Amino acid sequence: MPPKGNQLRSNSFKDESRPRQSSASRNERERLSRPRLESLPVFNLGDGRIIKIAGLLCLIISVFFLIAFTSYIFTWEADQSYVLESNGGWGNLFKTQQELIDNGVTNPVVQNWLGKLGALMANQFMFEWFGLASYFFVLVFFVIGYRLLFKVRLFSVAKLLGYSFFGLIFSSVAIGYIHGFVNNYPHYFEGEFGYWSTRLLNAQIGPAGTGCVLAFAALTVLIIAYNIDFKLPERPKKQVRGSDSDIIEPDSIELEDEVIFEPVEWPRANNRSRESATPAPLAPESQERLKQEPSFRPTVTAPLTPEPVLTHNLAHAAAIANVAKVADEVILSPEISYDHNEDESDSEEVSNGDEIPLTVEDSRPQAELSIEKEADKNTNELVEKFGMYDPKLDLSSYKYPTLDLLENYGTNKINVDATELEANKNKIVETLNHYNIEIDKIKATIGPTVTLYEIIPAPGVRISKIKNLEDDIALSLAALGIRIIAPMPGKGTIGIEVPNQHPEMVSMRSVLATEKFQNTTMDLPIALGKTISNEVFVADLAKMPHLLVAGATGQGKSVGINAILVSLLYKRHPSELKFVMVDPKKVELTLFRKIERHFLAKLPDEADAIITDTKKVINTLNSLCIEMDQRYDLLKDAQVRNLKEYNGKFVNRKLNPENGHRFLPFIVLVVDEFADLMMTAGKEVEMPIARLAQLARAVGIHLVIATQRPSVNIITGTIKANFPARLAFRVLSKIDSRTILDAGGADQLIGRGDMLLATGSDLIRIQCAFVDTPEVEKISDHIGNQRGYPSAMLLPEYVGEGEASAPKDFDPNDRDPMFEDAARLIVLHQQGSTSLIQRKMKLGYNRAGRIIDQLEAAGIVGPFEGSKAREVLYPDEYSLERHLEELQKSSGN
Ligand SMILES: Nc1ncnc2c1ncn2[C@@H]1O[C@H](COP(=O)(O)OP(=O)(O)OP(=O)(O)O)[C@@H](O)[C@H]1O
Repeated sequence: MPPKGNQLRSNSFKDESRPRQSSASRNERERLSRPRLESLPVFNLGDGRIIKIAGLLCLIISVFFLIAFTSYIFTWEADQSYVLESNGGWGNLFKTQQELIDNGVTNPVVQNWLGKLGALMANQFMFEWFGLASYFFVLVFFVIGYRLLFKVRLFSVAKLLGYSFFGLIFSSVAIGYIHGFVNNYPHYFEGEFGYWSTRLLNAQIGPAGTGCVLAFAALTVLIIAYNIDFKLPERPKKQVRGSDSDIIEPDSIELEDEVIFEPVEWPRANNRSRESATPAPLAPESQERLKQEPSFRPTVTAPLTPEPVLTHNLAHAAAIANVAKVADEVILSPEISYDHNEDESDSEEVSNGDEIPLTVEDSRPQAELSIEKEADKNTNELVEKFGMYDPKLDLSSYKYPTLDLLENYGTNKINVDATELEANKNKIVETLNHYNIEIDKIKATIGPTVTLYEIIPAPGVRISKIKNLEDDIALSLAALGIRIIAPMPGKGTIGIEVPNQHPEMVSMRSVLATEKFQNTTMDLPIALGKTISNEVFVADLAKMPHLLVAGATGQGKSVGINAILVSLLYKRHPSELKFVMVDPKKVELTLFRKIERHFLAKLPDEADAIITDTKKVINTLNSLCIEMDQRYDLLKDAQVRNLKEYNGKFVNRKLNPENGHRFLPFIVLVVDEFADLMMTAGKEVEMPIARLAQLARAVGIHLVIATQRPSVNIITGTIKANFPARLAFRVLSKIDSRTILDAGGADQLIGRGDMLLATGSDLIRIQCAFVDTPEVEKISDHIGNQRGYPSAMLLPEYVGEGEASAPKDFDPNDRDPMFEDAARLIVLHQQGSTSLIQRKMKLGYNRAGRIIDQLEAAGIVGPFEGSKAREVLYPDEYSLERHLEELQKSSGN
């Protein structure tokens, strides 16, 4: 017999008696035998083609039967003489007309729509076998064919076969039984099978007995299939109240008892029924779907009813919770595990069962969807009419700074030669050997300023022993700035960072020119420099979300801040980003003065956008807190959680500017010398900074705070707790390093832009990108020389405690036309807020602000109270009207 398919590779073909061959010769033999195997026509059932052909065949058979059987009903009499067994039967299929006539066939031209084969086939099935019940074959072939061809399961095949078999026998016998009472219908109704079976049964148990047997069979199948209920006529029963005050129909309570008798086939259905508590009228389509599973009905009715879905009442919530609970239990129920052992019919029950909670899930969002659609319609119309809101449109001709404004320092090549590496390696190994520490392996990674030597110590060496040798290794290498990382996080090694003899300067240009920065999708990308493995390091300030920078004087802090600012200027449009700059040293950030009308934000009556005066810093910080609160109000009103979602909605014109909504740019507060502020203003500065650091992240306000003196009275616990991202340049003591990073290391840096970035648990050593003052100047000029906004972005007004007492001068003749209406509105709502005037009277922020100032001057509202609404000084409209009359009179005079 020729070998077939996979059998060739099976072990049975191995000749165990023969000595084992070497694997090489075995491979050779397999190689030689392979082409022969592949040339065999292997029909793999899993391939899918055979299945499709089989499916198609089944469908065709089904259609063939349908046409042949149906035709037979109309043509059986005409074809009778052709198909009769006595006239030749199936043997007539290939006979000529003459032969047929010779055989006694009176009508040799067959009338069946499917010709001779159709006539013979239909006669066989309907007359000789099962009569009209033969249509079950049509159904079976159709379902199987459909499933194989389209891979869609109409019914469970196993169930279908079972029920069809029963239907075939039962229908045939039942029709035969009826034939006993009604004589005038043809024999093909019940077929030979039905006819003889009935006669046999009648002879044994009489017609009444046969009727009982048939009734028993029918009811048995109905119970198996649908678990039908047998109920006596109901007595009127009282309604019972459920625990969650939902009305429970008595039926559902009875059902708890019923389920005990349910077949094991639907264990999950039983669970459901027991949990059911909130029946309600059933939606027609649901009824249709659930007809096959009457026992499920009480559970699913409540959530499927459309009405509670829309009203979202308590009962509905309880119903949903119930169903969710049931669904969970069903999934978790250990009872269902036996399903796997059964045929697919069970799994279908499972899937049917799952449909029910799914329907509930579907119905909930539907209600929301319709609301959304309504809102969407308006928005879509707006978007169609005006297009999406483009925040950049005001400065559409704005040109981003180009890379050629930056210098290319250094060679961008690393100057560490093999001898330096070898020498350092030998010194490390020698030093460690000197202290009896053996090394398995050593590996060097060369960075721009330092080279990392990673050591794998021999088994049994204590890590603390190596860590303690830090100074000794530094001494033997005769180098400053050695840092030992034991163990390296995420690696099973110990790292020793050794400064390079010729450190490479990392120019800002080389960092910004990389794909990593150019193609970044970060909101606020800051290119800090290069890591120890010479990779460009780009972080997202929006995710940090605030940055604390510390370092002793002259270690590269100002350059670092410039690098951060320059990165942001290269990536963001003036409409997307605003800086609030605080520079107590007065010289560090002055270069950015030129970009005031593009990128800076300031207090309304400030002349200079870069704040140098401590008093003004306090006002600015408090003003930022007000801006933050206002932004939160806007976010709340827009029902979004962060700035990105808010701006997304605004751009899609889902938020109405007339209701005070506006595009919100990111705001980055940069403080260059925080220690100075803390020394002069202390708590007054610390509190708003801490508030901003705690809350401002979601509304797009981020802080970059730098200090020379990282002592605990400057970087207090409150501040530290809210700045997870900290950047340390070289500091002078270990204590300072601990204050800023919560770990040592910053004291061992080598300065000149060598820094450690702590982001939560990670500590990354980075060589800061260098950007010199002339470059910053060029960038500022490039931006400043372009068309900008009329002024810097104006922050909300904040009046300090001392300044608040004196009311502003108010010219009664220069009142806003809406002044009186605004006064009435404020008194009616008893809420002195600018945003109320803005929203209700549909005014812009500035005009509303002016009106509120006028109201304050007219003594209608109290002074500004930070983020709180102003006090309203008139309790009712009557007293207000009298006051307004007086005002009018006095202005008339
Ligand atoms: N990333 C860098 N690469 C190379 N050299 C740098 C780098 N950063 C700083 N330097 C060098 O260090 C000097 C001092 O840097 P910088 O002015 O930023 O220090 P600082 O910490 O801001 O000092 P201060 O606090 O006194 O203002 C620079 O003039 C420059 O020569």
